[in-house]
Amino acid sequence: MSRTAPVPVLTIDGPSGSGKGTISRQVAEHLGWRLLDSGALYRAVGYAAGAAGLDLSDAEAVTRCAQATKIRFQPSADGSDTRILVNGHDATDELRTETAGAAASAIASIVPVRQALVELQLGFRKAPGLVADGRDMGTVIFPDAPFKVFLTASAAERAKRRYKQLKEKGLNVTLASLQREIEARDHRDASRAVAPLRPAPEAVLVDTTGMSIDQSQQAIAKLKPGAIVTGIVVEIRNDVVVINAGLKSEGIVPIEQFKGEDGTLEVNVGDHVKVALEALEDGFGETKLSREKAKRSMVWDDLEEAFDKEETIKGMISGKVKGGFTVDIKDVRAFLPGSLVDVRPVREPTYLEGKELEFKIIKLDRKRNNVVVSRRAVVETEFSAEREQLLERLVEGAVIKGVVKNLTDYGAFVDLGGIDGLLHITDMAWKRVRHPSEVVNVGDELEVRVLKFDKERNRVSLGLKQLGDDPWVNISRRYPVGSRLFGKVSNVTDYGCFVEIEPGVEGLVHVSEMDWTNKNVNPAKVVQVGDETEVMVLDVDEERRRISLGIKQTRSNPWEAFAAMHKKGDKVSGQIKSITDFGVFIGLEGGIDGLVHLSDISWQMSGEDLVRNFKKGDEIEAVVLAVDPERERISLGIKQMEQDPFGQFMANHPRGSVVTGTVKEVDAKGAVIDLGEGVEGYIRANDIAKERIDDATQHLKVGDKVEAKFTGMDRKGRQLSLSIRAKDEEDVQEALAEYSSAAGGTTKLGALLKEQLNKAERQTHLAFADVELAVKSVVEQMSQALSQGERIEVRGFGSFALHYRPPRMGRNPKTGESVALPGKHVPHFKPGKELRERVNQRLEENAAG
Ligand SMILES: Nc1ncnc2c1ncn2[C@@H]1O[C@H](COP(=O)(O)OP(=O)(O)OP(=O)(O)O)[C@@H](O)[C@H]1O
Ligand SMILES: Nc1ccn([C@@H]2O[C@H](COP(=O)(O)O)[C@@H](O)[C@H]2O)c(=O)n1
Repeated sequence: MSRTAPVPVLTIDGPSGSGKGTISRQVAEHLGWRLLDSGALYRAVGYAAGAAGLDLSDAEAVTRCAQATKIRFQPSADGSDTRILVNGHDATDELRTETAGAAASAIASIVPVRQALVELQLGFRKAPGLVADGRDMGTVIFPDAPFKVFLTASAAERAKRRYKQLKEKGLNVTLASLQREIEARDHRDASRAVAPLRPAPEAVLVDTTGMSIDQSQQAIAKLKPGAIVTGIVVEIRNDVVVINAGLKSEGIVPIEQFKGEDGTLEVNVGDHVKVALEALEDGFGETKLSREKAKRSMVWDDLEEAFDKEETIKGMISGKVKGGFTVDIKDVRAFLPGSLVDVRPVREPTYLEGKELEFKIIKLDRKRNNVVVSRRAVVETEFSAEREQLLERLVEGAVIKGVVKNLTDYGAFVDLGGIDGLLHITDMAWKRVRHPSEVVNVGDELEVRVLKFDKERNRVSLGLKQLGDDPWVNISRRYPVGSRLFGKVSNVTDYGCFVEIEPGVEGLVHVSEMDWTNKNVNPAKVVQVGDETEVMVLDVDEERRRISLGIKQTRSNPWEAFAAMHKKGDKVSGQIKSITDFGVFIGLEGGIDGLVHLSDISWQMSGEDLVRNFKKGDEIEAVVLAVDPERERISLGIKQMEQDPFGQFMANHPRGSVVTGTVKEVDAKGAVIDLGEGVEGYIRANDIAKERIDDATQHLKVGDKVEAKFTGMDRKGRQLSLSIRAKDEEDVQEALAEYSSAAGGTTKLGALLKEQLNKAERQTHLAFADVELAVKSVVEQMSQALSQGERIEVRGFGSFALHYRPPRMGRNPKTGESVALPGKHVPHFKPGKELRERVNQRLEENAAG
């Protein structure tokens, strides 16, 4: 079954002069509804009865008249007015008189007369709606009307209105008489038995005393769908709240609409609440009301009022949208452009979120549901006053309050009330702060110290840490170098870790001070943030606020421990840790290494190739050569595990002794002589013979056995300097010493001869005796020369020498035993160049022939 909604009726009842005629007309016009001026019907009957000469108290006659009277409402010719035709006669003006009013009042108490007019009145109810003005519209004629108003005003007020009305028409009346008439009519209308003047129980009472016509009209025009009415909570069920809003039927509203954010019900039975008319009585007794819409509508009313009066409203920033933020003003969501959040651009309004703030409405469009607000306008207004006050307090050193407004990587902006100050990250705490959020949060209320105020640039520097004592003052007295204490690791970096030794004081433990043996240890492998660790104070720089700490210094120094346990010459063993060009590292107890330098690997051999004999992990024995805990160095030697053959040789063969060896290598400059047991000697070409030798290879070849004098030593090169020449000379000396009685001679036989012959030739007569004497002299000189160890040279053929070798200790080449060798004379002939050439020539000839 389909239901057609009944045509809505707004009934406006009330006493004479309350303004119901005027208001009804305007409301009907405003709503586009029809108008029923029921008073005019009673006036028309009274007028018709009077015109017919009837006794107005003759109920029957008047009833008949009422039944017969044709009443028509029609617009005036110019459309500005409604004319009332009574039985075809335009009686509009007569009907508006007080006499007509009194007559109407008189016949209005006749029940059949009223009945006669009922149908006529009901006929006015046509879509889209009807505004019915009278005395019994809401009580009798349209009892189902969803909107009922009872319009009233004080009698004095109504009398004044009527007085004014009639005076304007040029009628001569008195206010007092009018008031009396009105009061009489009120009494008559209200006291009659039928349809007396009284408000319907559900009617909205509107007292227009002191109201303008417009105000009265507005109050009534609201009573249409969407209108906000005050109702009484009559029942609270499980799911709905039943409201009596003075309408025909009670309205129901979902209970959720009366619950607060926390889910609690906000109303009780008997409470007066505002609700919006959603659907009017629909013929089935249902009136739909909405609390939500009422709330929303009321907010809009408030917004409109605030907008008109340029007042601020309260709201809360609820979110971020493109170009700005949303602001919740009760149930209405407004837009706050980003540029209007504050006097300065604000990227992150978190500090404002969740707080009730004042806003100014700068744009309002109820139909489009569009509200634009500005907080900046409010701040700007407050700004100047607050600012003035603040400026007086902004002196360096002052402690003031503020609210953290914004955080950046380098600090926090604090709203001081009119001016923002910067609380730099370095001024937040005496300790190291990595990000401002470690100390403050947006929205925090703080006490801060004014560090600097640049009036010209309007910049305020603030400090938080300056509210407390500086822990760095006298710090070196509290933490003397060398003292040990416990601290907490506050940060770990690539280059070490920071340890907080007291609130606000952190020291650096450099990576090199973390571990004795691993200078490049990964700090994160040694400590973790939050670890409690023991440290030693290594250095305090009060001025630069730096403290150097060491962790390893709180643990035993493995080099010192090693030094305490081992002395030079001790044997140690360990595994080869690494092999380098310059030696081999051996791992020792305490996690430290000792180095066996290349030069300490072998007595005999040298060179980088030596390390090839080793491999990582080999277990090695070595001798401690040196321990230097300061430089963290331990020198080891492998070769020192055995005695030095060179030293031994030296012990057995003192310098100056004659040694025997075999030519190992020879070149033009000299020859290397293998003296046995890894000991070598070297004979320079110059040391091969007395005469000059340019090419040693001409005199010595590999494998030759040589005897030479030990003349010197190259300790570094571990080589003995040998000299055959020196040995030969020594032999000559010996020989000469042996033949010391013999005559000396010149070194050159030819020269001696020549000298003597020249001497002889200088005689006038050269006799054989002279020659004999000369030869004798030569022989004597030769003997002398020989005795002095010189050689006698026969040019080209060579030289003769007589060496004397003194008794000495020698070695049996076969058994190696030391033996005492007796002294002896050793004649020596060395062929000269000419002789060698001749012999060689002969040898070649022999070979050829
Ligand atoms: N709120 C008001 N303020 C000032 N004057 C008003 C107001 N309402 C009505 N009036 C004036 O009062 C006079 C009487 O108004 P109106 O005729 O509408 O009253 P009424 O209630 O219809 O009276 P009646 O029942 O006698 O017809 C008019 O001149 C009207 O302009
Ligand atoms: N519904 C009505 C309307 C009017 N009356 C009587 O008519 C008199 C004149 O009415 P106005 O509104 O035009 O002033 C009035 O005094 C009432 O007695 C009525 O009874 N019922």
